[in-house]
Amino acid sequence: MPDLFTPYTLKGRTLRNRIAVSPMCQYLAVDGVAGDWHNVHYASLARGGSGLVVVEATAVSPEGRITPGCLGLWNDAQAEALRPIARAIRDAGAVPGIQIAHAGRKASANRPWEGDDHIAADDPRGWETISPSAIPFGANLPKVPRAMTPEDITRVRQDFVASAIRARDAGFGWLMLHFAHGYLGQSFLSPYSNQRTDLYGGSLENRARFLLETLSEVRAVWPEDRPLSARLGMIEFDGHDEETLEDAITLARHFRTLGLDFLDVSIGFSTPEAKIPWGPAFMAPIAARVRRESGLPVATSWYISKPEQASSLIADESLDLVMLGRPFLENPHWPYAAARALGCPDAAHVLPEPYAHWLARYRSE
Ligand SMILES: NC(=O)C1=CN(Cc2ccccc2)CCC1
Repeated sequence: MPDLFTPYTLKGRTLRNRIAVSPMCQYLAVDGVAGDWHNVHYASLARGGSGLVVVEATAVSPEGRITPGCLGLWNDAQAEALRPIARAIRDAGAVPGIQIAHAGRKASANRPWEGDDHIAADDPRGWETISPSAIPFGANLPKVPRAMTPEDITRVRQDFVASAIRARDAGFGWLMLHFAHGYLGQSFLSPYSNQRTDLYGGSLENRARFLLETLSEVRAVWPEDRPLSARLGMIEFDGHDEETLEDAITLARHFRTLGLDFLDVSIGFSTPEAKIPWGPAFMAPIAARVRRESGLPVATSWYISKPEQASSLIADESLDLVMLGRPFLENPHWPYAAARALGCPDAAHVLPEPYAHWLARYRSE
């Protein structure tokens, strides 16, 4: 059995294989509430045969959305709309995951295909953004955020806890805290965005405080038998990579002592000056180093798309799971195509029985 198709057990959940659907914003919610688009989108992904399907960045508060079209989990109506999605993912044989997030200074933006920039100041669709310091990201996101008060910090941390409780009660079996991609969690960690002089800024310990406090308080409400993970931007590709990575690995070790079960290794995107070395599985060696040095199981994403490439990253113990995004937009049945490419004896049964029964005897190509 190819390594990509070996099961993976973490806490009380067993994934049928090492393939995970990476959270991908759809920007099609109304008032943060999931609708028909999301119902079909997530069920069809789960029916494709993945072990884990992670629902897109879901905001812990209205101002935490990236765009007005983002999902939310700050009220019960939103939680109720997500319940059938978690059930559909589970009924399809995958573990239902969800990423909870706050976009910080990157919030109040237009959809990527509608400008990918901050909503104009006089446009009523937009809102005031908050961040550790009143420092804008720049480039297409120039809006200057309001520096958070200690009360803001406490309130947002409580929002993460409340959203985690709603995700738990809605039936999600895997939680991912969004601490990457220049959003709020990342903004506390990065000196680009955090120049506070209080207990939340300055030293690594202070810049990590919001992330550590949030993790600890979410851990206290997230069930012990369900994996608690975080996506962390561990490198910026800004010329200071070794220092950034060493700090991030120190943080990852601290996450582990606070009860984090799994780490998704990503990029900081804290500065528009970054020079990202885009290329096939370019984050995998970094994730493998984090896995070795933090003792946490890891996943990463970014240009992993070929079955052999994905399976070898599991075989050589670089990764515990592979997170795929755009390959799933190309083909929701990617796991089936991968099983066939890797010569799995019963590739068809990666898919549900109504499909598998006929594909098992089908000689396409
Ligand atoms: N919610 C997220 O984490 C998102 C990540 N993205 C990946 C990405 C980030 C930066 C540059 C390119 C792609 C696109 C938009 C939403």
